[in-house]
Amino acid sequence: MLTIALAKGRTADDVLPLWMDAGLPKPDGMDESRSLVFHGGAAFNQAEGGVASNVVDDNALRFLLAKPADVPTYVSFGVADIGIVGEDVVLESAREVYELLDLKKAECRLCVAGRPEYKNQPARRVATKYPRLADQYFRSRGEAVEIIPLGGSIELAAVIGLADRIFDLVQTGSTLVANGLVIFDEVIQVSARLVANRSSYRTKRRLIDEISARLAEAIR
Ligand SMILES: Nc1ncnc2c1ncn2[C@@H]1O[C@H](COP(=O)(O)OP(=O)(O)OP(=O)(O)O)[C@@H](O)[C@H]1O
Ligand SMILES: O=P(O)(O)OC[C@H]1O[C@H](OP(=O)(O)OP(=O)(O)O)[C@H](O)[C@@H]1O
Repeated sequence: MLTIALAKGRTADDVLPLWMDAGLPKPDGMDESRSLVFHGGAAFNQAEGGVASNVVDDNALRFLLAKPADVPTYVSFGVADIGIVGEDVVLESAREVYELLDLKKAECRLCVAGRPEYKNQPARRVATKYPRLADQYFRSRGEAVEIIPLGGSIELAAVIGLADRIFDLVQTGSTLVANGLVIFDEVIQVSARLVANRSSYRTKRRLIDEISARLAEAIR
């Protein structure tokens, strides 16, 4: 059995079609259920000598539908062998996971933004869901700021003047535009990643490599 921690929400919505394109087994009944653990209908059967065949192997995959920020925790503790989660979450987490593949889905950018009139003012207060990354970013620039951790709707903090900077994801830019905000700097490109627990990657390497190879093929 291989256990996969899948970041629910945008990441799962964007990556599951790729997962299916790759010919990998879909988590049974995920659409209709409030359950959080799902089994894949079939997985690869690893033939002797390491050549994967398509022989059906019921329930060989188990999916855990997790909050994005918790996926690195499940993987690093080894209760999930692999995980699918945004690079933003991997970097913000202090958990140790082994990154295997850029899935090129749920693509966006982590940016510093704010009201245009603050662009040439020194940064003082920064609202974000990424306190660790924001702290690293401003420290690396020698800017002493107060980080204000928030749970979401980060743009609001800039609109109402709680912060003069936000450190948040931008995809289309429409949330910034709708709130009269502009990008000051682009920090990193973000996309969904396939990650693994290091010890699982040693003990279940053939199956994990097969999944990774199929996903890589489907991306092209
Ligand atoms: N606007 C966006 N466009 C594309 N991908 C995004 C966007 N916003 C977030 N993501 C990606 O999706 C992930 C978050 O998905 P989602 O927005 O469904 O969860 P969330 O609501 O932020 O999580 P939580 O429920 O923990 O608050 C992020 O980690 C990032 O990798
Ligand atoms: O550039 P855009 O295409 O407008 O996307 C960016 C928005 O998407 C994310 O928010 P999300 O919808 O996940 O809500 P949240 O702020 O509550 O996390 C992100 O935090 C931005 O607010």
